[in-house]
Amino acid sequence: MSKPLEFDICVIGAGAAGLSIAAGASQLGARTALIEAGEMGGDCLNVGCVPSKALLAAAKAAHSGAEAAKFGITYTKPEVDFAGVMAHVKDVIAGIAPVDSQERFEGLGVTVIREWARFVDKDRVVAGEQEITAKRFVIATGSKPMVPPIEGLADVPFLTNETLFDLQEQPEHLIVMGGGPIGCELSQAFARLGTQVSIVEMASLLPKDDPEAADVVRQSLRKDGVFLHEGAKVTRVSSPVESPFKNGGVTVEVERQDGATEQLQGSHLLVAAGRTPSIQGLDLEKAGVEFHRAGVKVDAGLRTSNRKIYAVGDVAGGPQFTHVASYHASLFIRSFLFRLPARTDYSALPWVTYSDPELAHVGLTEKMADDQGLTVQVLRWPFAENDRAQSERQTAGLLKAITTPKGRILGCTIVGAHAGEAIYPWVLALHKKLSVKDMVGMIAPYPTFGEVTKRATGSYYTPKLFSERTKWLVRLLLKLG
Ligand SMILES: Cc1cc2nc3c(=O)[nH]c(=O)nc-3n(C[C@H](O)[C@H](O)[C@H](O)COP(=O)(O)OP(=O)(O)OC[C@H]3O[C@@H](n4cnc5c(N)ncnc54)[C@H](O)[C@@H]3O)c2cc1C
Ligand SMILES: NC(=O)c1ccc[n+]([C@@H]2O[C@H](COP(=O)([O-])OP(=O)(O)OC[C@H]3O[C@@H](n4cnc5c(N)ncnc54)[C@H](O)[C@@H]3O)[C@@H](O)[C@H]2O)c1
Repeated sequence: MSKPLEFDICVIGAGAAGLSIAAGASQLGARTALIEAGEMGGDCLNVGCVPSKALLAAAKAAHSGAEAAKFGITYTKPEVDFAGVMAHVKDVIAGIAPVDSQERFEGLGVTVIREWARFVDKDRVVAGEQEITAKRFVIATGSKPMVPPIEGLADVPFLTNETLFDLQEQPEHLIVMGGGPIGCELSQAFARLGTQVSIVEMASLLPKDDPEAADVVRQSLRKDGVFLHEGAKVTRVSSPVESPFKNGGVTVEVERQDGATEQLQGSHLLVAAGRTPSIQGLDLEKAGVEFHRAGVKVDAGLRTSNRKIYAVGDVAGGPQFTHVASYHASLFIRSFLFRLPARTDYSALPWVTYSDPELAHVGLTEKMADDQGLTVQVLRWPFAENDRAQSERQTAGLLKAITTPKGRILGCTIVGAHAGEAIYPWVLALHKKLSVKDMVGMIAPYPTFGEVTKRATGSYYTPKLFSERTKWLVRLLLKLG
């Protein structure tokens, strides 16, 4: 073992969370080490957000011919060169990779160590043959696909987000276990590229989102030809004796909520059934760091049970998004480098599922408000009443905002074209604790999809504005001349 290296901050994991901390800390003059056992950039760049959105973009291109028919334009059926699509996905990753690269971080003054890290005691980490001490350690080791203990699953080949983007041959029939954001996004992408897709979801599609909004995504997936098995759980998986698929395929046994069972035959199985924290092999016990099934236990300041060690990003067991990883990084910098108070607050945390149409959310849903016993008002505006949506033939969707009776904004869900962009003013509204009256007076450019915000907030005042009382007042004023 070589002489220990000493740092102010030692970050384990070079994903979205670890990279943001290392970049910020080194530029602020802290001696920073960054340890990464796998690819620089972690899940988001290599097997998560970036490849999934690149695949969705290719799928959108494949689908554009079908969409064009609405405008009186006919394309011949698209030919999908699957290897070409996957080369595009890899090319997008390669285009972004330099920003997350070892060279860039070394250029920023970070000591990058490409080894597996583990704790040896409360103050020391070993990475390969190198011992490291630091004023603070940050666990930013992310998460991995959760593979449920389902009979037969370990004995058949299956895909996860870690292997899917390496496919070179297009699956004939992809069975997707899990109808969360990963399941929905990837199912739509493969369906539009010409694969037959079946989703098996034991609850309902996108169960964390507003059901009315999730239903718009459900209808769109159905239109794309995706077979949906909701309220159906995968209970057994096996290799079929005989199969119509050239790779041998897979048999998936499904149990419905009423107890009925069914067998599905597919060429490939994608497991998208949730995530598990990457804590194996870190020897957290030796560092006195407590953890549970969801991840490393942290307080509101992201400190673990060892006050010198923080946990950030997916491994911290909270919401699992790249923007949360960056938010955690900023809180760590604030807390350790500036000694300022830093507490996680997810009340204005947005998320977007990049299906077509997109589903974007921030704050409370109607159900969350109901569960909290809050009396709320629901403001809604359908995309069908938006002129831009009509012109572009993208009328599926709605905006649904949740306010207090006095108009304070508590949450918003938008499902529809460009919902991920249209949610921005609502994120600001939640962040700044705004009311409907703060938003309603703004002039919205016409015709934009974003006008749904203006119309929904306007609807809060409609009953008062066109009431008998207001009419009486207007008549009175008119009499004055
Ligand atoms: C298919 C998919 C699509 C997604 N799409 C989106 C999206 O559109 N938008 C969004 O906001 N989020 C999305 N996410 C979630 C997002 O990818 C994660 O929230 C984010 O990557 C978490 O970042 P992280 O830094 O916490 O962890 P990771 O990115 O997982 O990075 C952790 C790193 O730590 C390394 N590591 C682990 N253990 C050790 C060790 N002992 N020693 C050294 N290194 C170690 C790993 O190799 C890894 O590189 C998606 C996820 C998936 C799977
Ligand atoms: N656009 C985005 O921001 C985006 C995209 C993809 C992933 N992510 C992140 O990654 C996380 C993980 O995504 P995910 O979709 O894997 O997880 P998830 O936990 O959101 O969804 C998994 C789904 O699998 C179902 N399931 C589990 N076991 C099952 C079984 N045996 N049979 C049938 N269904 C089963 C669950 O009911 C659940 O709905 C997300 O929560 C999100 O934080 C974000």
